[in-house]
This record gives sequence, C-alpha cells and structure tokens, in this order.
Amino acid sequence: MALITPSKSCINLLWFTSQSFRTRHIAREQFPKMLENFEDHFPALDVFICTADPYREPPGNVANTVLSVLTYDYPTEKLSIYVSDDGGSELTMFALAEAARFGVHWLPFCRENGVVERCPDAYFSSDNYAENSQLHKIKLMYENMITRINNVVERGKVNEEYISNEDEQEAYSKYSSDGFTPHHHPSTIQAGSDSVRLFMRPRQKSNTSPHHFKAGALNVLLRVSGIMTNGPIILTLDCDMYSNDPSTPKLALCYFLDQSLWPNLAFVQTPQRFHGHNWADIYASEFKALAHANPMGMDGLCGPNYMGTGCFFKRRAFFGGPSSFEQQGMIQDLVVNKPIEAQTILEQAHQMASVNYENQTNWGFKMGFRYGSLVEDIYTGYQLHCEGWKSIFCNPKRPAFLGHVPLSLNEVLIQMKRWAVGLLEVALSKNSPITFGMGHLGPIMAQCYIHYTFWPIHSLPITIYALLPQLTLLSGVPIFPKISSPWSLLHIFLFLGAYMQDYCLNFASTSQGSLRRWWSDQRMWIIRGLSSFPVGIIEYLMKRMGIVTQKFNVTSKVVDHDQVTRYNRGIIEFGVASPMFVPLVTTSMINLMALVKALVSYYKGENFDGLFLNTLIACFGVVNCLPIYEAMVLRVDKGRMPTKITIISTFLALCLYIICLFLVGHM
Ligand SMILES: O=c1ccn([C@@H]2O[C@H](COP(=O)(O)OP(=O)(O)O[C@H]3O[C@H](CO)[C@@H](O)[C@H](O)[C@H]3O)[C@@H](O)[C@H]2O)c(=O)[nH]1
Ligand SMILES: [Mn+2]
Repeated sequence: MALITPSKSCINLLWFTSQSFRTRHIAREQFPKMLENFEDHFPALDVFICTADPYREPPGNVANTVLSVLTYDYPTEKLSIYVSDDGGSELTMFALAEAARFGVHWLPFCRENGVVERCPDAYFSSDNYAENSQLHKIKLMYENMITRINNVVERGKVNEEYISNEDEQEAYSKYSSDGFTPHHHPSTIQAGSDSVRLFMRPRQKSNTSPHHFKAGALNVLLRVSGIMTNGPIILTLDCDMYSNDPSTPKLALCYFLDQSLWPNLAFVQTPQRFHGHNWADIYASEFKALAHANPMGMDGLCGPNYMGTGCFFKRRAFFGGPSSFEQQGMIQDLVVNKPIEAQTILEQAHQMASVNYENQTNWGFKMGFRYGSLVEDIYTGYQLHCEGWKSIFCNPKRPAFLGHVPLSLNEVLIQMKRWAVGLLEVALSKNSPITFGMGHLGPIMAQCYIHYTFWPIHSLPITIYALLPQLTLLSGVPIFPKISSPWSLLHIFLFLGAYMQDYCLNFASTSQGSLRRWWSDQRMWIIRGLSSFPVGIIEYLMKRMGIVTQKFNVTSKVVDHDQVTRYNRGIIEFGVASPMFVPLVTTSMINLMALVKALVSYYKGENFDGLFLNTLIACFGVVNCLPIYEAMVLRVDKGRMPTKITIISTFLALCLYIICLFLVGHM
C-alpha cells in the first residue's frame, strides 16, 4: 500500500495535467496562394542547421539536408543557410563544399522540372521520376558527390586529389593544425558562393568553458547570422531533418505576415515527422500525442512548445518579450549593407563565435536559446511563452520535414534518458512551471508544461505495476479486491478505459496499422518507464549533487544494413550489453515466473479469487515482454539479447523474489 499510493498520485497528477491539452483544440489550414503577389515583401530567411559528430551524423546526410532547404521556393537572394558543426570536422566541411557545388546544378534542375522532392537522396530513391538525359546527368553528379563524401569519411581526412585550389587547402589545413580537436578549436567561417549562400561555422570551443550543447551552437549562429544577413525569420533544423516541401517557408509566412498575429508571434512549429519508420513503429518514434494531438491542444492556448527542429522563429523573439524594447537595437540597427565577404564582417563574426563572447552577458538566460537544460527546445519555448510570446502549430498535409528514426532500442533509451534529465532540469528549476509558469502562463497552459516536464515520474507507477502485483502474486499476497467484489470491476474499467482513450484519441485515425502502432506505443511507455526514466532521474539527482556532469549523447543516424532489415521486419534491436536492458529483462522474468505460478495453482484447482487481478496484470506483462523472451532464447542474429544481460537479470529477478518471500514471511 505504501508504494501503491504514491504511484496513484503520480498517475492522477499526470492524468489531470494531460486534460489541459484537450480544452482548446485547434486545426489550421494554410493558403499560401494568397501570398503569390507579395514575393517582394518576403522577409529574409536564415536557416540554422546543427550537426555535432561526423561519425554519428553522416556528412552525406547533412549535405542532403542542406540541399533540401537550399532549393526552397523562396527568393534566392533572401535565403541564407548557416551550418553549425560542433564536431569541428573537415569531413562535414568537405560535404558542405560538395553540397554547395552540386546545389548550383540541383536548384535549376528542380525548378525546371517541377521537382517537389528536393532532398536528392529521397528523390533518387523514390523511383518517382522520368528517365531522360538531363536526369541521367544530374543523377551521376549526385552519385559522384556522395561517393566522394563517403570516401573522405572512410579515410577520416580530405584526400589531396579532392582539393582544387589554395583557398580550400588553407581551409582544410586549419583542421589538421596543432591543437585542433573537436572539443578545442578555433571558429572557422566560410562565406558561400554567389548563387548559394551557405555558411559553415564550427564555433570556438574550449575544454575549460561550458559550451551549452545545441543551445550554445544556435546562439552563435544567431549572432553570426545577425551580422552577416540578419534575416528577420529564422528556421532551426537538425541535420537529419530534411525539407520535404519547398513551399514550407511560405506556409510559415501565412502567419508571420498576418498583421493581427505578428506583434506577439514568436514561432511557427511544424510537427516532427519521420521517414522510414516501420509499419508497426516498434520504438514508437511517431510520438502521436507529443508531436500531433498535444500541440493542437496547446495551439488554442499560448501555442505549441518548441520541438527543436522544423521551427520558424521571429528573430526579434530572442531579444526580450513582445512589449520590451531593450534589445531592439541589436536587430534593427544592424542593417547589413556591406558585402558578406567584407573583412570587417568576417572579423566581427569570428569574435561573436569565440568562447568568451557570452561571459557576463544575458545570452542563454534572457537572450537567445536558453541554457540550463538538455532539452533546450522545451526550455526555450517555455521561456518565450512566459515572456508573453505566442506560437502557432502548422501541420500541413504533406509533411514539411522528415527526420531519421533511431534504429536500435539502446539508441532510443539513451535519447529518452537524456530527455528525462533535461525535463527534470526544467521541472525543478527556479523557473519551474509549477511556480514561475503558473504565475506567467495561467493555470491551463502551465499545466501543459507541468505535464511535459514531469514526464519522467511516469516511471514510478510503471515500475510499481510492473513488479508489485507480480511479486505479491508469487508470494501469495492479494493486494487488489477479489474478482467477486464489484470494486474489481472498477479497476478493470479504469485499466481498459485509459487504454481505449489513448487508442481513440491518438491512433484510431491512423490509416495503416493503427492497432499495431498503438500496441508498440504502449509497450514503449512501459520500456521507457522501467529504464530511461528511472536512470534519468538518478542521473539528474547525481548531477544536482555534483557527482556527474551531463553529456549530450548525440543520437546515431548511421544506417547499418542488417539493423535496417531487422527494423523493417519489426524485430526489436538489443545487441549491445546495455545496463538499460537489465531492468527490462529482470521485470520480464518476474512477470513470467508470476504467470507460471498462477497457472500452476489454477491447474491444481487452488482458489485464487483474491489474486485474479494480479494474474491479469502479470499476463499483460508477459504478452508485452514476448519480444524480450524471444531475444533471450530464440534469436541468433546480432540484435539478440546479450547473454551477459540475461544472466545478470535472472540473478536479480531471483534476488527480488527471495527478498519478497522474506518480507512476506516477516509480515
Ligand atoms: O553539442 C551538441 C549536441 C547536439 N547538437 C545537435 O542537436 C541536434 C539534436 O541532437 P540529437 O542527438 O538528434 O537529439 P534528439 O534527441 O534526437 O533530438 C531531439 O531532442 C533535442 C533535445 O531536446 C532537440 O534539440 C532536437 O531538435 C530533437 O529532435 C542534432 O542536429 C545535433 O547535431 C549540437 O549541435 N551540439
Ligand atoms: Mn534527432
């Protein structure tokens, strides 16, 4: 009982706060045709793309992402692309130089042929094009580019034969100079070619100063772009998120150019969508509630949260609330009228990308993307909302951007753990939505943020319900009402009701495999609740106590052929001996033991009226764990459960069982 009550309180809190997403649902539609005659009035658009590790984020993909936005249907002279490379890698720089070269041909090709799919990789792998000589030529060019990039990545450095002039030689030599490492390097900025404005900027980093991960990278881009092109509209993108529709900026402009919205509008968020997830979406990467239903609910309040990518911002929003004028100067005085290559501009930009530039300033606190959380996106959006800004959810039928889904369970769990730490950093900060948020946002909007930032506490009820009914079943102690009592019906009703509500609200409308996707989603909730969230909570506490410093583990976007095959067949990838799997396997063993015990007593004709609900939960647990048993016993492929994890977990399950018997014996 002492454990059940706090679990129920967590469920109640999370259920109650989730209702705020359902109070004012809004679905919007955009009419970009209305803007057709206003192209001259379009504001300049600066696109920020972040990458951090050439071995986890393949430079070939970064090149594709860049090309997909470079070819936006937007006045070319008003579009600039800034790439931040936190990996400080010549490989990424090479890929971008190649992309810029190829872009000169790709852009006119797309425009002349009315190509909508402007990410070359997606276009050429779609088979949705007519073969002709022009296409043949551009395809060959693309394949050459990718081969060159892959060669360079394989060798780990830029081959001499790929360097065509002294300027390039000089640029690449910076990467091999003494003292240059991904963590400690000076900032290098390359101006773009005439027709394509592409800038690459690995900021200066040092081993001794914090660099604030992605938020830090974006702030440097915010300043550097401010001095080079100063576009009033900014689009932030992760390097694995390519544009899937060239008209997207115009969709965002439908809101930014609306005089009634403009004064308070900080950002227009498109939902995170993914390409290549399998039919059953085994890792629940689609995030039905998080990326679709909830933002529509928030849209009727202050607007959706910022999701880190696929988001158009008003530059002004990073410099104080909608009614504050303190920082106006920074944006309005800066009319960029010098050529971008001008020495003074480049020097200033270098200075702005230096390690010490932000010392003793408001950057990251009152200005720019906000520091202090590993989920800089939620935190930044939240702070902007608290300042009085609004946001809009733009969810066009054709997905605006498509991202890469993680292909192994371990990657997903590490990502979720990072999110858990980041969310708790917001939930328990001095700007917590419970206190600060309530005051600034009002109760309903604040509740949305409370719900998100307290996400990791799902782990308490999930862990308790995944273990307690089963352990008590094993030791023969009833904790729920007897099945003959009407109260048991209430338990069953609540259980079924919660699941049916989730299915109806988030999955029923999915055209393909909705039931299967819902099943994967609910299983991933249990998996996250047993592994990533509790580990995240522990890491957060250790960080608070100063025992560990948090790293940003970049999610891998590398595609392994075998992994993809298994993923496409809906087989969960374990493969590595990750400690994160231990609680999962331990729980699966306990559920199985409990169910076997219940079946044996049933077979023997023992009365277990009082244990019926326990048995039902254990049965549900076992069905959820089927892929785990399979991975432990039946599979022989590389993605099977490592034997080490199975042994450790079985041992732990037995220990838990013995402890439980011992406690019951002493009750
Ligand atoms: O020190 C760093 C670490 C990461 N990144 C970039 O940040 C992006 C997101 O990193 P990823 O490993 O893909 O994290 P995810 O958890 O998949 O990303 C989600 O969660 C992040 C944190 O909440 C958001 O920033 C992202 O937009 C959102 O897609 C990538 O483009 C990275 O290159 C940096 O630029 N610098
Ligand atoms: Mn990502």
